[in-house]
Amino acid sequence: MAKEKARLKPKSGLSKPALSPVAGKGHAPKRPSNTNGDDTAAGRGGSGEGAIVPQAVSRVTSFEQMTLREDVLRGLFAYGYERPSRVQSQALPAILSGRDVLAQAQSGTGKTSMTAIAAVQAVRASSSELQVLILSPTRELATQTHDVITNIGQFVRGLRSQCAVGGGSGSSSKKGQGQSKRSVNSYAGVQIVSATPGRACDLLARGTLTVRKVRLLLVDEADEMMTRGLQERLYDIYRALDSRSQIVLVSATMPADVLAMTDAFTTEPLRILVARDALTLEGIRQFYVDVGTEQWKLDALCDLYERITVGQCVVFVNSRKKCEWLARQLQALGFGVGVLHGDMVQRDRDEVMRTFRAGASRVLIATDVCSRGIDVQQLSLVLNFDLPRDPESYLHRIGRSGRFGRRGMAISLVTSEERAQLRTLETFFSIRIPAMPSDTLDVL
Ligand SMILES: Nc1ncnc2c1ncn2[C@@H]1O[C@H](COP(=O)(O)OP(=O)(O)OP(=O)(O)O)[C@@H](O)[C@H]1O
Repeated sequence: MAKEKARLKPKSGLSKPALSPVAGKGHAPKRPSNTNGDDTAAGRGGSGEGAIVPQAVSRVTSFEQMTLREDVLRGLFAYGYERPSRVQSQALPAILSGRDVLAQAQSGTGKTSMTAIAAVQAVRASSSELQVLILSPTRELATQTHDVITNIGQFVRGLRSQCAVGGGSGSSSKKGQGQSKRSVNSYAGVQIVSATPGRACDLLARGTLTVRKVRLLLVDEADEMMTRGLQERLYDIYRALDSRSQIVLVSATMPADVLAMTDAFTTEPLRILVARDALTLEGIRQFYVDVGTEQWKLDALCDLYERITVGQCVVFVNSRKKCEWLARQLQALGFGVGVLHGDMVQRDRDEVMRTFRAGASRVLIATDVCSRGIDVQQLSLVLNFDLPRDPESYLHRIGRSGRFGRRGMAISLVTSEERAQLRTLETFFSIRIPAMPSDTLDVL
């Protein structure tokens, strides 16, 4: 297996990556991880099945027992983190020891925060080189991670962290380009960068960002980053790294095909995986409302909207067009809503997130740009106006509520035709999603 991988590895670090799990990093191939059970935590191969034999992973149950610096510990405690969550207690010691790690855990259990802790700890304040790169699939998540780093690193003297996300209505817009130029020199002396892959590649190509001294690459929402349009960019960044740099991949979902790909990025990683039927959180109650046909969804939503009295809510739709349409309908009916989708200019996206996080707006209509990683603690209700296209997205969407042990609720509006899709979700996660009882919202 190792031989075959070496043979398939592109010869030079500069050659184009193969879009398969065979590309090597820098000038050295990654050794395949041990998939016969060593180091593997509970699970049946992540969201996939079968491949991984369950085995216990040791846990360090207090931050003080980890090899964290005093200034990092102070930051953690000041930020309100008293003890590590389960995934933190399993994965963080390995990350701190310099080992590659693949960590899967339920949504809202502290994975992103763990990457922030690891990033702050990894920095040598005496060096002004870029040492840690964190990649996230959306600008909002990259920004959020940067904010957590700033908080946790508040006592680390000389720490310089920066967020690198595209601007304007897309990377090709004039506005976006203008913003890029303005920020050209702002990465000098920065030790941690939290970026989207597109922006990171752009900065690398311009020579604004140099990653040769990066010792730690943290990839949040790793499965998303290894699929769709992001995969190639991730490879490009990865291949620019020094071959000795440490790689950490985290996500709540890890489909089997993506799990197989992680071998190309990691060397004998500690793999912490969760079986599919253990991925949904008990604290998030899930229901569906049978609306019959699509045209009744709006009425059903208005009815729910009037009854939501506590907390905040995200309404997910499947397209940008539908997002705008739904917001217009609700606004015309006098309901105040925020809107978030990927076609909006960055300034508007920032403003929408800012007001939503501050609690100034209670209902957000969003596409899946908001489904992963976004952490708003008062968000207690997720509404699927459209059912998501894949089971992983369902899990990420509902995980916007019920953060870190809080209670949450997820309600899906389904037409008669969509009932089969709902059943597929139930089978996939081994759960039952019952019809919503009439008094449900009162308990939110
Ligand atoms: N050890 C801790 N103690 C207290 N709160 C924590 C701790 N770790 C994380 N949190 C908080 O829990 C919430 C969820 O954390 P985080 O966003 O890191 O979860 P996640 O697993 O990355 O979620 P997702 O799967 O949605 O990306 C955040 O508000 C975070 O500040």
